[in-house]
Amino acid sequence: MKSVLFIVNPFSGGIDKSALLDSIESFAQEHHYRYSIYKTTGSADLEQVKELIAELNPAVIAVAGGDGTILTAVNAVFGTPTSIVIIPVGSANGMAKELNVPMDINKALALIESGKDLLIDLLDINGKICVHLADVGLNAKVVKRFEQDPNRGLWIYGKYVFRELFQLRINRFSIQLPERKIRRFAVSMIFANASKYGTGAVINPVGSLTDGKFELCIIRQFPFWQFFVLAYKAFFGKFSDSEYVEIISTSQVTVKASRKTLLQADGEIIGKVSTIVIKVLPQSVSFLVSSV
Ligand SMILES: Nc1ncnc2c1ncn2[C@@H]1O[C@H](COP(=O)(O)OP(=O)(O)OP(=O)(O)O)[C@@H](O)[C@H]1O
Repeated sequence: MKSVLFIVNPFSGGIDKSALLDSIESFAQEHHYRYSIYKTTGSADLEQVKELIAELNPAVIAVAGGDGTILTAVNAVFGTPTSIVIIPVGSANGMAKELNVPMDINKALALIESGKDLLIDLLDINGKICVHLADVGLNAKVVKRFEQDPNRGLWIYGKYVFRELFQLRINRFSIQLPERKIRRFAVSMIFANASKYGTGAVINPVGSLTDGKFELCIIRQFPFWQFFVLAYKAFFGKFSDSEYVEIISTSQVTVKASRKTLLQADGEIIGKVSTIVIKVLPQSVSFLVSSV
């Protein structure tokens, strides 16, 4: 009998999860799974999930939430053969979009049965795991405000992007790559394992979760109106054409900021840092997806 652990974040996406919980129960019973449903609380979730994994030894963990909840699941299964299925009920659903997971809950649930294994890379950022995207500057500040807001959803996120645009600050970064050292002034730097934010903005057109590399996307100071040009380019896969954007592929980097800067990874605030050490962890966790 297949064991499945369901992790449901009641808070993610600002959506009521009663219907989802009913669908999960029916699906699990229909397929005769040995299963458990864990509802996150926002505190000590990782420890609780690890305990449940030890008890249930699941073949699959199905994560109903956004990127923050996926990050908890990835931390819990790292180093084990357990696969992850995403049920996209977050606000932005960045990873779900990156992996082309169906937005329909029943179709996403069906991946537990029919999904194909895709082994993806992870990033180690200052000793913490990042699955999707991390950054400093503009978006990290937006993420902090979003975290503090009791409401969820893309509109709330957009509201804070607009506010932060008026408060862009330039930082000086010293960037040690394996072959060379460079210096850059930037208002934002993205450490991208993946290619796009959950909004659909493709900030790393060359991004791949399986290439053993990640990209540094460096965004120089830009005039306010250029934000709309950058957004347009991002939505049409032309972000790297902008004169304000530089993209560098690497498997490791050490970035030193002249002023402490807020760092976020997968929508969770890590804190204010002046040094960021990143290396890729190739083929580290398996997701069940529609096609590979
Ligand atoms: N029961 C809960 N009440 C309040 N917060 C919670 C609860 N469970 C988890 N959380 C918090 O939810 C956050 C993760 O949310 P998640 O990223 O999954 O959804 P989201 O932010 O709505 O979507 P996305 O990441 O796609 O934008 C974590 O910071 C976690 O602490």
